[in-house]
Amino acid sequence: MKNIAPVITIDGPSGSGKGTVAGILAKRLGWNLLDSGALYRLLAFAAHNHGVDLTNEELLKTLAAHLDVQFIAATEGQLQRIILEGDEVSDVIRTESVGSGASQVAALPAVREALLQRQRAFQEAPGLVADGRDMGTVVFPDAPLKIFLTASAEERARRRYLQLKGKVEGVSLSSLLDEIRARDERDTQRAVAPLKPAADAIQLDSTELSIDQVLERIMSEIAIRDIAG
Ligand SMILES: Nc1ncnc2c1ncn2[C@@H]1O[C@H](COP(=O)(O)OP(=O)(O)OP(=O)(O)O)[C@@H](O)[C@H]1O
Ligand SMILES: Nc1ccn([C@H]2C[C@H](O)[C@@H](COP(=O)(O)O)O2)c(=O)n1
Repeated sequence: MKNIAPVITIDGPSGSGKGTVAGILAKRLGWNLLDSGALYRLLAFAAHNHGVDLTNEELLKTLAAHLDVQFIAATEGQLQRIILEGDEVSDVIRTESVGSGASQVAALPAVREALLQRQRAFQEAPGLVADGRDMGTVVFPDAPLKIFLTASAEERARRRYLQLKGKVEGVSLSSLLDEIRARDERDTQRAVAPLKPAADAIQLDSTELSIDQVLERIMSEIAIRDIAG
């Protein structure tokens, strides 16, 4: 039987606010949440732990197919938790170095193929909010609402700086801007499933918008399409 649970996709570059907006939206609608970037981060992190080189496509493909991961849904007062091979890794996979490793493994076609069905399995009733780079173009091409969320690289680096300042030692705005630009370059220029808006995506530039304003815009698109009951 065809899976008819509706999907809202939110794609965009690092730091544009996808994860924040997707999490709030999923909670507000009572829908499931797919943080697809976390899967690539988990793979890079697991590869590091198992001594697998980030260019070894064959081994990474096998690791991706057998990733022992559990997503524990957010509850009132607690964010979503991610468990890898029995250990909580929700915070450690968020560093920029794991993000950079994720961006490298994500460029390998066999890895993307191995993670495809795992991502599609999140499409369950009553609905799914999915964030990433290729949610609207490759993973859920039939989604009734696709958002492509952007912001200037400077604003995204500023947000990341505010997020990490006081938590991570030695964090600097200029190195974050360099890292964001390098990741943008790799994510948009790769041959397979590059970061780009789907032809039918609504493009939202959040440089001058608050999180609430972004949510308001998306809620009005949901209402126009009448997709959330
Ligand atoms: N519109 C906004 N205005 C100000 N700050 C924002 C806005 N959207 C998100 N932020 C903040 O920017 C930081 C990065 O947001 P978030 O992690 O959601 O980005 P992302 O696109 O999911 O990044 P990544 O792809 O690297 O996971 C967070 O601290 C978040 O609170
Ligand atoms: N659908 C996706 C999601 C993520 N990636 C890659 C590219 C990113 O640089 C990296 C980490 O993602 P983040 O957690 O920062 O959203 O993973 C991808 O290629 N496709």
